Amino acid sequence: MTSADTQDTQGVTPPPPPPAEITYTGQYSINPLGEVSFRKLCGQLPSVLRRIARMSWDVDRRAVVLLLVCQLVTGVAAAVLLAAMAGAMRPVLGGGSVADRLHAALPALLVVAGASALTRGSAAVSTYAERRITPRLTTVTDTALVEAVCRVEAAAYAVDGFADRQEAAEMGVIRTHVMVSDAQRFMSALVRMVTASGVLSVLNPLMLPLLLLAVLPAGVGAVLSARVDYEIHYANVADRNVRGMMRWWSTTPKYADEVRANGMTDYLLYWYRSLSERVDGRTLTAAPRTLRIALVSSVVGGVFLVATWAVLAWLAVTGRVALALAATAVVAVQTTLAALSQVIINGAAVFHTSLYLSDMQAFLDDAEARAPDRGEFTVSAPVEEIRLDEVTYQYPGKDKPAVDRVSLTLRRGEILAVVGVNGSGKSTLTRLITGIYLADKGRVTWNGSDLARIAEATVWSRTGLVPQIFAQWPLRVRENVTLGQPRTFDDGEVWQALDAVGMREAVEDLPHGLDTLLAREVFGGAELSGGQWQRLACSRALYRRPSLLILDEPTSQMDPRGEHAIFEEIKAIAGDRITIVVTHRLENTKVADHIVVMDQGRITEQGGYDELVHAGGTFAELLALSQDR
Ligand SMILES: Nc1ncnc2c1ncn2[C@@H]1O[C@H](COP(=O)(O)OP(=O)(O)OP(=O)(O)O)[C@@H](O)[C@H]1O
Repeated sequence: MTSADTQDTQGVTPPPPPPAEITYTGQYSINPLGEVSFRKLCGQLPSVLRRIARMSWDVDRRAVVLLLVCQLVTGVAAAVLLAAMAGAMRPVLGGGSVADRLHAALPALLVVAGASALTRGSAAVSTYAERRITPRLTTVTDTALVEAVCRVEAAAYAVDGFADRQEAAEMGVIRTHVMVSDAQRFMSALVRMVTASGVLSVLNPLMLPLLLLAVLPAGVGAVLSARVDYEIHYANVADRNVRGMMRWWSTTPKYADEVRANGMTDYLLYWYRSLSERVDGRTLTAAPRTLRIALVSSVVGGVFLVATWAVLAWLAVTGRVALALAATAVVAVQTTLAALSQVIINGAAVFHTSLYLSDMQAFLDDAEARAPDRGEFTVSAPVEEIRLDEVTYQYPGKDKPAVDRVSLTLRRGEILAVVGVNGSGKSTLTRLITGIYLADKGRVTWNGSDLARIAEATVWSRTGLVPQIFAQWPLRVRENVTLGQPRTFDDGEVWQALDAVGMREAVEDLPHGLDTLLAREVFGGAELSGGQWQRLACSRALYRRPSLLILDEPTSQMDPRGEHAIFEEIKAIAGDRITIVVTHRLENTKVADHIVVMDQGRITEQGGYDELVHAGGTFAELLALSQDR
């Protein structure tokens, strides 16, 4: 009896383990805020604004021009409003009857009303312009990120922290939703502030520095709070990344059976909650810090504001400024104060955005640096020979190579079978042959040209791959076969590929035949069985009529009829191409002209089926085990 059985009979089971602590280290785990001074970060504001303007300019020039005109109008309107206000105050606070005073102030009051209307109008037009820019900017940024990830060398995915930095970059995309409106509000508040404070300094030069002192603490506070928020965001990146993945795996209908029939729901929810609590825990530690920052900045700012009002009162009481000017100064102080607060709040938001944009840019730059740059050579058909000379490949962070000094020659018309225990390097070998990965050492050549110097797209236009884990694309049946690269204008070849894997009947039974959307989750969509999906994956590769056909465990989910049909087809079409079959079903290697057995990244045996059966090596041992049931 095992210890698990003992615990079970006594009704005692261990508690579920909490989610793993994710503490990745290395050059990418360093919070950039820890390295850069506060002043330097504030100094970045103009360049961030320039960058936002450039990005906006690229998506909608007219809207950007409209925004700039609105800023100008706002500034001029604010100055006119204050000047007219001063003009109106003189008669209002002067002598005569109320009617006479109002009458005298009327022209100036009309200008005040006009300037206010202009301010409101330009705010409305600004919002319109911003709403023209934001959706397109978000789409452009989002698409750039998706494209960058799709285009990197596949080897980048294995680099430590790549996915975490991608998650951090996603935040940059999210920030583009508010980026333009923050920048626009910041700019318009800045313009209003400059004009109002200009008027104020004309009225009395003492007022401005006092006012600045009143608002500056709030500014410092807002930027410090943004810094704390970013620190927390940074600390949570890895947990959020894993939580996002788990959310998808737990809720996608594809794994619903596994989750339910294995009683995983409670554990997954517990796991999800634990991870969320961990994220929340970090976020909550920030609350007292931000409270302290807010309290201190409010108290200091409040003291200076009281001083400002006191100075204004003193100036008016001692007759140093006329009452009319003092009244205008009250309005100017209010306007400047409101504009300054907006400058600070939106400046902090822009600053906050700049942190996420930097992450996004850093990721995009990194992805660009990792994009393939293999040269301009092309491969012409037919591919007569693929050669591997002492090829070695080691995954980042691994201490030994997955493929170790492998030499092999593949010729057109031949079928090669690759067998070996789990983790022996079979799939990695196929990735090296197709050029998905480039060899660390040694060379892979197609018709004598080194893969490292051939433009990858020309290679991949001649390959067809059925991977072990293949995608079940939420596309129509037709596109699931053609993968969006139709060979002809009609469906003749699509049906041919479906016939080859015995799928005609199943597709004809679908509600819309080739037009049926293969996504059960979508209204009107349909779902295939596991084996049918695998047949479809094989039909894709066959449809491409590739020079190199690679099938990695192509029939693991198929019934014997399907498996038989596929191997018959492989034999029938083998003459025109190089075919590689990776399989654990050793019986299937009978179709191969040549078999290689891999172990720990090396080829340990090779030859024909009969030769290997009688060689008494790993192949014979694995075959005997597969028959010993
Ligand atoms: N993306 C990856 N990142 C890091 N290591 C990897 C990656 N893919 C495979 N490996 C490692 O490389 C080695 C060879 O893996 P590979 O998938 O090539 O084996 P395989 O022979 O195809 O195994 P199987 O029969 O289980 O499919 C294994 O040790 C595996 O852990």
